[in-house]
Amino acid sequence: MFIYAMFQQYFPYELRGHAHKYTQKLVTYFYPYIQITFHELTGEKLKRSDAYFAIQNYLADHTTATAKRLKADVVKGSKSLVLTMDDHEQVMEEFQGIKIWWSSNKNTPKRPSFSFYPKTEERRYYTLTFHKRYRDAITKSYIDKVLKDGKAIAVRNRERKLYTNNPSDSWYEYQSTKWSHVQFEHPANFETLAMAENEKEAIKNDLIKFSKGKEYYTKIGKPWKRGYLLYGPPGTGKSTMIAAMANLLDYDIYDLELTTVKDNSELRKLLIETTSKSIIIIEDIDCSIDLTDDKKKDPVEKKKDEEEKKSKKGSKVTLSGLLNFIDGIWSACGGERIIVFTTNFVDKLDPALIRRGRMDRHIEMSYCCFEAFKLLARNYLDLDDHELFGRIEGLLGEKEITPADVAECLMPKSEREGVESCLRELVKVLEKLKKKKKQGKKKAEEEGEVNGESSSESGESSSEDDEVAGKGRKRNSKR
Ligand SMILES: Nc1ncnc2c1ncn2[C@@H]1O[C@H](COP(=O)(O)OP(=O)(O)OP(=O)(O)O)[C@@H](O)[C@H]1O
Ligand SMILES: [Mg+2]
Repeated sequence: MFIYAMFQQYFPYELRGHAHKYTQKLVTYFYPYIQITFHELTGEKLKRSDAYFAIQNYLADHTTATAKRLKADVVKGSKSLVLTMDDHEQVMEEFQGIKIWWSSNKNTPKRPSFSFYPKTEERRYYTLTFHKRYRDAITKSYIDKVLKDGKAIAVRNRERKLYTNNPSDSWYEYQSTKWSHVQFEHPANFETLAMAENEKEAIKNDLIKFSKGKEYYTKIGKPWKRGYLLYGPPGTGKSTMIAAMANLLDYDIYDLELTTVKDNSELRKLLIETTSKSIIIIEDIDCSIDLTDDKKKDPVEKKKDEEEKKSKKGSKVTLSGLLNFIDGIWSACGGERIIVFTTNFVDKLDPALIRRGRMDRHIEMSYCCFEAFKLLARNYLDLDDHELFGRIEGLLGEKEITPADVAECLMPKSEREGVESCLRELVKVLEKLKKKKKQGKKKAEEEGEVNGESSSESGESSSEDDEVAGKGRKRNSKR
């Protein structure tokens, strides 16, 4: 190593080219060490190497304690400042008792060349040096470990993103313009999500099992992905649950707006551009596009639909296209992906779309039970018990109110508003709902007597109910 360094330092540059070939042979003959270099830019198009990036993260994590000269950098996509070894710095580490040296180097071309991007002229690379006796251990295990750990560190440090798809008119062939993103910073988590505790635990365990299940999925020969269907009335926490899932697993979110996707092939292109460790969501799937199976439609209706689609510029994504998106051969690329559909009307969905295996888990997000109320009270008011709790428990059993509406009551409207007045507000709303329900029932019974049927069993709330439980308006508009 010493001879090589001497050669680099003292031999005249002009003669180095000729002499290099022979001295290299000589040096390697006596030199008992092996060197492997990992360049930052590789290939003809000089793409940034994944291996270099992984090594950079690995070294930033493992060697900053020993390196004497460090470089602080804001790495694109990373949420914090990254400290790495400075140029021409060397560190040593041990792997299974083997000494390994890592050095960080850069080449700057001597002859000036014209370029619009002067920075790209600097070529950085890491050199890994070890004794040739350990060739197998290093090439077969150590490098794998470094790359794997480096990638895991990158995932841990990365800034999480919330993506949404762009209309295809703005896609460019040579750029990733299919999705645009912002930083994902939703505060939702499972601790603050109000729902039955055992159900919540089951979902959490399911998600964690999935995220650790790489070997299992390989063993059973299934692509590493899982589908969740979240259904329930508006304001029951479906979107909040998705954010909590992403925060629990540290995944990115791809919010797919189906109405802007022109056809099945565009859908496939979008899918290919998603990365692993992500949740792909399609909200309100029943309203997004017409997803009824074409084969089931009668010919007249089918023709009418086709003409409508031709005349409008709307989405031509079909049910079979979407099924392909979820579990076609392309869906396996990337792996470690969760697909979530949300809907307010689960009955409107084609059974093929939500059968087990596609949507592996169906989760009903329901009205607020007493257990969920207690969690909201703890979150919003720091309250574990109160004399009004008994009354609220009774009223919650009788009337359906969404967690969103309960949460709204529990949020103090002014600084002077205390715990008691928030709870009283909730009691008032619940009692009002109870009264309206009674009136609605009576009215329905009277109408039923006239029409010979009863509509009170439909479970729909009256329009006045909706006014109290403010989300009702949205429920109607979503149909
Ligand atoms: N289960 C819940 N736990 C805690 N907060 C909730 C819950 N459900 C609703 N909320 C509160 O209500 C607001 C609205 O909820 P969210 O948007 O998740 O409902 P949704 O089911 O997605 O409704 P929609 O069907 O209209 O999309 C949230 O911001 C959250 O503060
Ligand atoms: Mg929602």
